[in-house]
Amino acid sequence: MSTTTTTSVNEPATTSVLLQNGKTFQYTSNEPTSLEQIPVIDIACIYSDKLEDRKAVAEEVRRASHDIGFFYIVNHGIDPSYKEQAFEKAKLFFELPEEQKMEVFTGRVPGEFVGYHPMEAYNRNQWKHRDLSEAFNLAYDASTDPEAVDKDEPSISIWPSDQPEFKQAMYGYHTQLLQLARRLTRIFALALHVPEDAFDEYIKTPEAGMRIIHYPSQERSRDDQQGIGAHTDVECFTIVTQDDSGGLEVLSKQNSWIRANPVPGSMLVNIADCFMRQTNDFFVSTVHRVINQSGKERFSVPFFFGFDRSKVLETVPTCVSDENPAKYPAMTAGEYYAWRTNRQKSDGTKGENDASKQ
Ligand SMILES: O=C(O)CCC(=O)C(=O)O
Ligand SMILES: [Fe+2]
Repeated sequence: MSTTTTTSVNEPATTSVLLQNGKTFQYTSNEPTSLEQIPVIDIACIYSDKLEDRKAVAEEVRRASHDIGFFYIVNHGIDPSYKEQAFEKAKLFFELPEEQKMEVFTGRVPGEFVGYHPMEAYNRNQWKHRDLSEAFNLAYDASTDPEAVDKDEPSISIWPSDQPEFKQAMYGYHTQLLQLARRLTRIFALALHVPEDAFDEYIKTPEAGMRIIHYPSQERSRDDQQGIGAHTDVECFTIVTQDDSGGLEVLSKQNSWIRANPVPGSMLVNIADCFMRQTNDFFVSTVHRVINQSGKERFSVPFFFGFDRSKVLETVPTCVSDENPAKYPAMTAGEYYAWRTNRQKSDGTKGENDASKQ
């Protein structure tokens, strides 16, 4: 539930919002600004054979992940035709009659974030009107992973039986993002000053969900409705592909909203909650939301990447010391995801803070 409180006679009112991860945040104005910039990182050198080149990118990633938790990547190496195909086929799916989309309703798979989430299914911040978006989520599928440990391991995803091109286009792009995410995980390891392969064994069968979201342009005031309410992501990091509509906003450390304007050819990377826990808060999982007032439909594809469910989320050794002991109890990635998925699916801002899981 969001509440507005006046802090003192001279200070502006702040709004306080409880998030699904049990934490709260404040902001002073609901209007976004472009005053602060999200860094743009040229990652061409992640493909370099020279460790020094990869380390140079890693240092930029380290700064951005610590300072703001969001950065654009350019020269990422993925051919734009994959995203174009994914957007094109997903638009056709969203145009289907509601009854047909509901055949793959997410409610059919309790405890998992897959399938179709209807328009206005959630109200993440208990705003006056429910979040104006619909989405389709797919999970990791070993049969589409060139590096799969066991290609026959079944996926938990559900698909409409008569839309083979939709599935094909989504996994076409997913496979590209999966390979990029594994490479970026090595860059994150260098960024944390641990060996480049330190996380390799945790992402052989990764958590690698992807969603395509459709946001109609909203007529209502930004004080009454959002496309997707303020939240933090769950896994290690997210790679977001957005179209040219704009509308994604990121909360600055000064508690104001910054526009993450589309940058041609780029994708956005943001740190999510597991990485924040694992780095003892050195990397920041930044609150973000989408409000589409562009006058046209907006589509985006977030790709959520994290550790294998069976692995324990331990604190990275370079992020703890006698003066800075580990803040979070260790638990498996799977336990953490299950807790968050259940809260998201039940609009989970209700209920008490659960400090053991934060
Ligand atoms: O649509 C976007 O740009 C971001 C969506 C998002 O933050 C999410 O699905 O977690
Ligand atoms: Fe997000």
